[in-house]
Amino acid sequence: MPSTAPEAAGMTLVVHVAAAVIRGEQQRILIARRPVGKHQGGLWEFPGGKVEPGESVESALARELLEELGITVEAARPLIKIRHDYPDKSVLLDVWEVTRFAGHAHGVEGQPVAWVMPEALPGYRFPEANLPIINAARLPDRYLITPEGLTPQALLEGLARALAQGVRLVQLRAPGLDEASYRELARQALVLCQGRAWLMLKGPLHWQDEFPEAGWHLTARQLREPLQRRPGGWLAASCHSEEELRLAAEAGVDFVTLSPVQSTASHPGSPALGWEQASALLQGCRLPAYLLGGLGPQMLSRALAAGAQGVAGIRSFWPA
Ligand SMILES: Nc1nc2c([nH]c(=O)n2[C@H]2C[C@H](O)[C@@H](COP(=O)(O)OP(=O)(O)OP(=O)(O)O)O2)c(=O)[nH]1
Ligand SMILES: [Mg+2]
Repeated sequence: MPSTAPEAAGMTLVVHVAAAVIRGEQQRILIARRPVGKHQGGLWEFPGGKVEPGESVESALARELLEELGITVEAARPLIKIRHDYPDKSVLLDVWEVTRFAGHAHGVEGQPVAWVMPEALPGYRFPEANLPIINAARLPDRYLITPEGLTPQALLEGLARALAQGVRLVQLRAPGLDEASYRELARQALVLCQGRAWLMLKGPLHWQDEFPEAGWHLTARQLREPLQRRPGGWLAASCHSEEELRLAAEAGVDFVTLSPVQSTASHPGSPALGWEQASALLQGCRLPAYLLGGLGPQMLSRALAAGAQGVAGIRSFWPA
């Protein structure tokens, strides 16, 4: 889509910026240091620059990466879009993940560059708008939610198979279990996931102290309760509307699920958002968001094109 950068949004001029999360060996990501004296100078950034009038974001990305790093983009996909107002400037950071490139990446303009492990990104100082980009770069594109109606044993066996297949983010959902059984299951699941995948638990917030290594997935109702963010694991939330996405952003959660995109057997009563509305909601959302509801891994590219982090799924993601 041709851009009209800077584009007029009401009275504010929004500078459209194409930026890249470039993946290299061992999943390392390339970051560069912004020259002192430029806007946000001295801070680390994901390389990129302004989209010129009439230019597509993809062309701008390719041009900027050639100019700044001397590389040719061979494959890229949308990762996240962030609209941010600095006191002196408003930007739309249109971030793409570059999965393949040719050439040796180096600071063409003399800027320092570094290949860093995704886990190390939070240790670098980036501009204020970048936190959701860092989260998006660390998170996978699939989010497995465990199916209900299984015994704890069957859940653990399925989880072990899913991990063997490379699943890296799992929500332990077992609404049929009593509290004590769920907590016992959570302890065992955490052992299985250790060093291989992030496990997101559900339940009352005061349980969190019992599971310091776990992430927490809030219900939409919990988003409306007072919340104290603890350091450590991921914090996520289930959202179904613009209002819930806003509450999630205000609560400082790291990522969300947005559902239901399509109606499903697991939630037959909930009216589906449909793709059009889901995409519109994602446009206004600056957090990494997994689309959920009747979607399988085959819907991944459609979800990415709609602006999502990826796809979350229950049955379609559960190993046979
Ligand atoms: N490239 C990049 N820009 C970012 C990031 N985070 C962030 O807030 N920005 C802001 C800083 C700038 O105001 C704007 C990007 O502009 P830029 O200075 O890179 O643009 P450019 O490469 O076209 O530079 P120039 O030729 O205009 O000097 O977006 C980021 O991670 N990467
Ligand atoms: Mg630049």
